[in-house]
Amino acid sequence: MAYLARFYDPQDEELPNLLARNTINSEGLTERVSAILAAVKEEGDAALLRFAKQFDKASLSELRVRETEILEAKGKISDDLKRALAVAYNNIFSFHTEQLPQAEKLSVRPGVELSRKIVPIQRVGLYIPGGTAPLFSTTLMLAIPAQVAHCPSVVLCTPPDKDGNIHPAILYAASLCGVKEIYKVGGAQAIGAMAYGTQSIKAVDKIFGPGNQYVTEAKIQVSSSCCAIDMPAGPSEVMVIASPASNPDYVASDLLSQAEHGRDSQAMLVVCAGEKEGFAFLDKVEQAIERQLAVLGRHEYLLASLHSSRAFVHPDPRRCAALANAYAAEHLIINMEDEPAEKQLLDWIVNAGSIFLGPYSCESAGDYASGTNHTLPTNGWARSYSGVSTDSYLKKITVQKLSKDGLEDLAPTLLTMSEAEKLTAHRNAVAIRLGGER
Ligand SMILES: NC(=O)c1ccc[n+]([C@@H]2O[C@H](COP(=O)([O-])OP(=O)(O)OC[C@H]3O[C@@H](n4cnc5c(N)ncnc54)[C@H](O)[C@@H]3O)[C@@H](O)[C@H]2O)c1
Ligand SMILES: N[C@H](CO)Cc1c[nH]c[nH+]1
Ligand SMILES: [Zn+2]
Repeated sequence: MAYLARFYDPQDEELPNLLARNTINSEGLTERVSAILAAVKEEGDAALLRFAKQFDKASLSELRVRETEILEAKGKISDDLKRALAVAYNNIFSFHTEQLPQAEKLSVRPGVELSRKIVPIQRVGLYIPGGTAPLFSTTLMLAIPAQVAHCPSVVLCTPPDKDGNIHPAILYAASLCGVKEIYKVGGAQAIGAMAYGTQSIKAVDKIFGPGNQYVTEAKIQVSSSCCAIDMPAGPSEVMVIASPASNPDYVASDLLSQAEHGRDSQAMLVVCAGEKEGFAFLDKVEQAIERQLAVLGRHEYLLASLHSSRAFVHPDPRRCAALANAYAAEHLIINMEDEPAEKQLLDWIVNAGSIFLGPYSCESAGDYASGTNHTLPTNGWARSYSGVSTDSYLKKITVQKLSKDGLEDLAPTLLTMSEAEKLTAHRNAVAIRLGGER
């Protein structure tokens, strides 16, 4: 049985169709999400409680997680998981600390001093997905950079299970990062709550975090009216560029590791080879997928997302890089078993959320613990957005101080430009300081 539809030498005009994302159930999505957001704006907490019942099957009496629940979480997870979280925490913390920018300072000419003041965003909202799996790793990915950036106020929303509880590992990871304000709210309604504010949840300045199509659509909608977002970080996707020398088991495992996220995940494979050799390698990958599926869970997600996954074969590595750039994958794995070829491909790649190089850089490493952030742009947004980093939590405010001499020196330029724009009040603000008109 072939899981991946295969294409040799795809032509440019076919690419929009062949590289299209796997959107499921997306008809009417915009309207459904805007109705949820409108209800949250209008009714506040009452709408959140109603949606928790409707979508999460949870009857809640209160939205905020109590401090005792956070403290008890520590006793509910294994020591092994605590140790693993500590390793992940340290690697993520180190790499995100390294990302802290330096404030620039420059005197462009005598008497004209310019600088940038770097400040943390004051109140940030973190969304942790919890629909098909409680993604406690995402808690580290979002809360550590907030901690490194010293954001003074951090709120976290995540969907409750049907008993009204949050997975203890999410609560434990949050407490490792000093996050105490946690609400049992998921989906588009959580995004509405953080954007507009409700009786219990104070509005935030920026929302971070991945989620399914409802969450992502809600983030896009609120970002056009009242609240900044990190980026559209929707259903997970991976593209692997391999060669016939690559290990087919490794390639299959990477494709499956993303396909298992949800029905709308997508796994794409590009084999850099001639048709015969490339298709023979694809046969080996298919056999590896078959073998691995037999021992994996989550078949309902794996099979659904494999259904819209594809494999391409092309002998020209430049064309393989062009396919990757056209797809702009959230994750791009370059595993050619040939370091110079991998390096060459890396040089040509301009669109990807995060790149994994060589046979041992499985995406799971970045998903959990190597230290890079796993909150990344999907659906082609890697053409223009970067993934979450420490920078995402910081603002840079420009500051300037001109002395009287500095203003005098710049005045002819300012007067000429303001006159040419016919903005006489602008001109006057310069002239008045130099003894000119009022
Ligand atoms: N891009 C990234 O950086 C990144 C990182 C991690 C995870 N992800 C993705 O995040 C997603 C997590 O999705 P999830 O579903 O498991 O969790 P989720 O928390 O994003 O969504 C669950 C919520 O969706 C809402 N919902 C479910 N069905 C609905 C319906 N019919 N109408 C309206 N709302 C509905 C409910 O409120 C529910 O609480 C996956 O697609 C995964 O691939 C992406
Ligand atoms: N691959 C996801 C980002 O698309 C992140 C994740 C969390 N847990 C496992 N994987
Ligand atoms: Zn993953």
